[in-house]
Amino acid sequence: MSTPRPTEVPAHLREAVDAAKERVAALHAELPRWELVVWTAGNVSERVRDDQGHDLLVIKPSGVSYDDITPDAMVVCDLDGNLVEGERAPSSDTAAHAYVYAHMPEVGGVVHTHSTYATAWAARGEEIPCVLTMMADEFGGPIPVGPFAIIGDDSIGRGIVETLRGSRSKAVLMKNHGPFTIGKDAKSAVKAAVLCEEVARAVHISRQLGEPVPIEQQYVDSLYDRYQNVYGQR
Ligand SMILES: O=C(CO)[C@@H](O)[C@@H](O)COP(=O)(O)O
Repeated sequence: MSTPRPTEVPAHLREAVDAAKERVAALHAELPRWELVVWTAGNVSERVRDDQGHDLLVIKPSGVSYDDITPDAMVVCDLDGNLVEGERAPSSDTAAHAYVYAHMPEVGGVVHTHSTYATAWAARGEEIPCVLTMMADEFGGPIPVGPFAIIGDDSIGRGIVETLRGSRSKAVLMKNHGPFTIGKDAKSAVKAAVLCEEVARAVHISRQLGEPVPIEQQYVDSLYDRYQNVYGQR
């Protein structure tokens, strides 16, 4: 069955889209709060879909200050990046977000930032080694590097998918660009972006005084399993 290409939000998805707009608008405030962005250099999206093949994403409008991002300012696109609802042009990274959703059905949220320490690792094209229990917990191993890709088509999205498909990592450092993170929803993708920057900073600082010590794979696996399946309130 071909995927319907809605020219407007289907009535039965109205409530879900409006709820996603509320969440995604609020989550954009987390980017400056955790010092992951300067100016407007970051974006968050969340997927809204049904069992009839409708598959949409809610994302911020391009270049709009985080102070001005409200639920009503959010835009809705289909997975070809076509604007379905909204007054303004969608984020310039919409094609990347859409490609990830189209090729990774388990992903419900995508975040992109230029957070300083993670971007510094991306500038070297170097993965962040798994030397902290927080990395094992959240990323299940090292944070990998994705290929250099120019914004404007689906090459960034393709690089994200090629790198993360089959990986436990929720973050990828796109070479010479910066981090993209994924999650089951937008909030978990924002969390991954926050923790990605935190471990990028900690490992950077550690390496200034010596060589960080990798964690044995058996412990990476057990830490990841605990954190993903036991940690917190179940
Ligand atoms: O890195 C870039 C542009 O090169 C974008 O991610 C960043 O400027 C955010 O753009 P948007 O405001 O989301 O269009």
